Amino acid sequence: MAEEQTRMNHVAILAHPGMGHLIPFAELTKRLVDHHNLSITFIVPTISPPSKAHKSVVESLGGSVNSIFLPPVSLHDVPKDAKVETIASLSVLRSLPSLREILRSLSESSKLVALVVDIFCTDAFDVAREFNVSPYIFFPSNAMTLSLFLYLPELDEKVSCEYRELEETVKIPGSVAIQGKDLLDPIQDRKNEAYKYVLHQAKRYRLAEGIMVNSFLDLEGGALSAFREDPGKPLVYLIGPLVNLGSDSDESECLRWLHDRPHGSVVYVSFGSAGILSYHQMTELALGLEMSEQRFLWVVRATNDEDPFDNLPKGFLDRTRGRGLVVPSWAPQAQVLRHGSTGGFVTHCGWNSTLESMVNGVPLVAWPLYAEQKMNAVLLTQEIKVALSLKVSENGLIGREEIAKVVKDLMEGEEGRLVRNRMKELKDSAAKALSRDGSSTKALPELVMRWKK
Ligand SMILES: O=c1ccn([C@@H]2O[C@H](COP(=O)(O)OP(=O)(O)O[C@H]3O[C@H](CO)[C@@H](O)[C@H](O)[C@H]3O)[C@@H](O)[C@H]2O)c(=O)[nH]1
Repeated sequence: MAEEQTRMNHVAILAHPGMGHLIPFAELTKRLVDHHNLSITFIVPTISPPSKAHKSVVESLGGSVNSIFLPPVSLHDVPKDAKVETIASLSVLRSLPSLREILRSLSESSKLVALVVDIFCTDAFDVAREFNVSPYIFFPSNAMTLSLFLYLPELDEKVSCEYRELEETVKIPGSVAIQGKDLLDPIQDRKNEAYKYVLHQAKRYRLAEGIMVNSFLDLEGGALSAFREDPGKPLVYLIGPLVNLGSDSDESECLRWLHDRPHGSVVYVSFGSAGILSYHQMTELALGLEMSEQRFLWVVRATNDEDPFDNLPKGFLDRTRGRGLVVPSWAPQAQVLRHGSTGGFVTHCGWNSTLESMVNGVPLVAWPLYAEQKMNAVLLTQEIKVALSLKVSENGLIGREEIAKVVKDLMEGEEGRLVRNRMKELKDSAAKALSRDGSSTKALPELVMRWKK
């Protein structure tokens, strides 16, 4: 076995430790091992010891993948309010010495052909070059956001004000026009360090020999054509949807609860791996779900030192018992979305959540919070039309009446019927992309061939 592995082409993968990144990177790894006969070392930089959830994603890769959590680096000198993009970029920069040792040992013991890195990990390209290893990116979001990254250095030179102050929409090549205020959250304050790091990463994207994107042709063919028109850009491959399908053996409380509800009757409400609503917004959401008279399954989360149930309105759990289930912090989302009783999803528009909903044909209500989620919401509500949008009131909150109206519409209304039908079509397109002769199934071997040459 060991001898066989040394003869195989070997790929090192460097994934950011956020769950929204680890999950799709793990799916990519499984596909490369199972379908393309590559051996993989899966590397994760850290700033603290990995949690149980992180470990379980990495363990799901099985014994044939060499998985390594890099030793935690210190960020004691970084301000407490630093944004996640700053932290992610710095944690990679400071992990380069340990990454170098791993790549050195891999290049001595195997045929190391590529280093595939995550969104904010392009500083690792310098180490790849030292060992003559080709640099690649796997972009776990969509082609529209990748297009913004590739366009950002030009936009940065053209625009001198804050993007949110722009009167005209921004035309991201190959994508729907976006208002400046809806662009990626960390570029909204150009004086913040996070902007500097996003721009730094974006400039280095052109150093990649290829970029894989978790999207598919029928969904974002326009963006792909735009990439191909620009000869200076790296080769882009749409290889998705790569989603976690969960395991059938999970029998948590929420799945048992779903078994007893009618087909397509439950709205699932969740804001990804880290989304937290303010106390007042949680109250509006709770009362809105109650007023909608729909069945719901809601994952509530609060900051570390709070019990999320403490933030629910008085009597809410009693009044909605039977019709609604509230679970703290985490649900087996892949199984929830696959469950026949789930008929709608109120989502923060994280790209994994979006794709997981698409492959199951579950229509959406878009409730973007941060990162690229407002851009995703524009794509989903205006371009692809698989999501209904929510109006924010003047006080900055989404009110209970609005929530009740839109959730009810998603499940029972006429506008909801249109997005439900469109989502069913997209479910078929997603399955087609991954079928034997599908566009994504064909794209990945094109890239693997380059590695094996
Ligand atoms: O209770 C939960 C909550 C989340 N998940 C899973 O965790 C992942 C969450 O990913 P995503 O929906 O993309 O949200 P984030 O964790 O917020 O992801 C970050 O990374 C994504 C990929 O780059 C971006 O699209 C998002 O905006 C960014 O916030 C998904 O696989 C979910 O199924 C669960 O299993 N149970």
